[in-house]
Amino acid sequence: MSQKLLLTFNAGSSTVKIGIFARLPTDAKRIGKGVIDFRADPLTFHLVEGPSIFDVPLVAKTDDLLHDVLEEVFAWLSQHYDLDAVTAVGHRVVHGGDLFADAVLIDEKSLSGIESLVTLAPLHQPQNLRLIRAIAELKPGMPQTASFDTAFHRTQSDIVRRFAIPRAWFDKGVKRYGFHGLSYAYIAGSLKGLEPQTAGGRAVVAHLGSGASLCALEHGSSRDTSMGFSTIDGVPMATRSGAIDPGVLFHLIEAHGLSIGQVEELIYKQSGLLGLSGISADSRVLLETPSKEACQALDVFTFRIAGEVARLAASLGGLDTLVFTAGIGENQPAIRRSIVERLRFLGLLLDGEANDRNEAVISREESRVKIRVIATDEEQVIADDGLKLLG
Ligand SMILES: Nc1ncnc2c1ncn2[C@@H]1O[C@H](COP(=O)(O)OP(=O)(O)O)[C@@H](O)[C@H]1O
Ligand SMILES: CC(=O)OP(=O)(O)O
Ligand SMILES: [Mg+2]
Repeated sequence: MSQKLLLTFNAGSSTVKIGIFARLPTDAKRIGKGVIDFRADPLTFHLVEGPSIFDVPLVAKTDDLLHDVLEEVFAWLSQHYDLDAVTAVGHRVVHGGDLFADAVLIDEKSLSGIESLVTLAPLHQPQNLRLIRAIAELKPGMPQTASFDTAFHRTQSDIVRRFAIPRAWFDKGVKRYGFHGLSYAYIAGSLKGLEPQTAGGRAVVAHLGSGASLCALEHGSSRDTSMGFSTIDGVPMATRSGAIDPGVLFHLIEAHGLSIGQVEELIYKQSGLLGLSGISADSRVLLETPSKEACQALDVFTFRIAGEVARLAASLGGLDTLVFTAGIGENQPAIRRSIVERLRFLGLLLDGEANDRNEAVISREESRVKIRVIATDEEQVIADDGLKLLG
């Protein structure tokens, strides 16, 4: 009999990352991965098997039903894995609000809870729900679990979570939740493995992907983060503005006649690196484009990130470790360098060569703060949660 498998789905703003795990008696071991890239034209599935990457252009179109896209992806996956051996599917769900403090088994009740939070994460939550429903259609009766981005941040204090608006709104759920929690949970676990006594002490983790946020960890627990109520807050991202004076939004609506929908589109999809450069949302393209606008977009990005590291260091009362992770954090030395150089006043000293080689430690011996690069694995956290729930 072939070994039992567990599939994970991590739907981000521009990709769906699929993890294939062997379901062992005590843990889940990754055996493969794939990425559905919704930015590519034609829609593309990257299947990664060890060092090999297969780029598969899909017949399905970006706007087709996810059911059809998945059916095609499953057909490709089944050439490499025995999909009949899949016994559970785990999902990343971005918003758990105050409803979900931990991962859950998906049933009618948890599904309607997830649905009730759609307006809080319009770029992510609908896609998470579509995936859960598509799997239920394609694999009827398959146990599914949900792991929430927000859950990891529930260790934050009220001081950190409150906006300075009338108190009643906090009780109605208008508060800072924080996101990318599966990534931070994974990094906190890695730091515990690397430094068992302190787990990195007072650490700031910079998760820099298409969506980007930073998290302040104290011995592995979340104390503060840059993303608050929604996935717009904090630092600029690929297409999102990051924190913006709310007066700008009133002005766009009142003086320029933009509808709420148009403002939403502007802030979520036309801003960030894309809006600043007018060229691309992908930092790789901007680093290779010799134009003033591309350069300025990256400068705004690194300036705002460095500022957020300093704010989070203040939140922690000091800084022992800075961790870079996610697509940009793991792979782009030039961006890391630009951020760290802005933080020299806090005693951060970069080892330029280690940084250029994407090494695990990129600070100099005499740096007051240890600077690490750690590859995150949100899918492993989803798989571990799934195993815990399903036994
Ligand atoms: N191998 C790589 N080399 C350089 N940059 C990369 C690489 N992989 C990803 N990136 C950068 O990271 C971004 C995506 O990061 P990722 O963590 O995958 O984001 P998301 O999960 O939000 O889709 C890309 O837009 C690109 O700028
Ligand atoms: C919360 C969020 O922004 O997620 P992603 O980076 O995957 O888009
Ligand atoms: Mg992501």
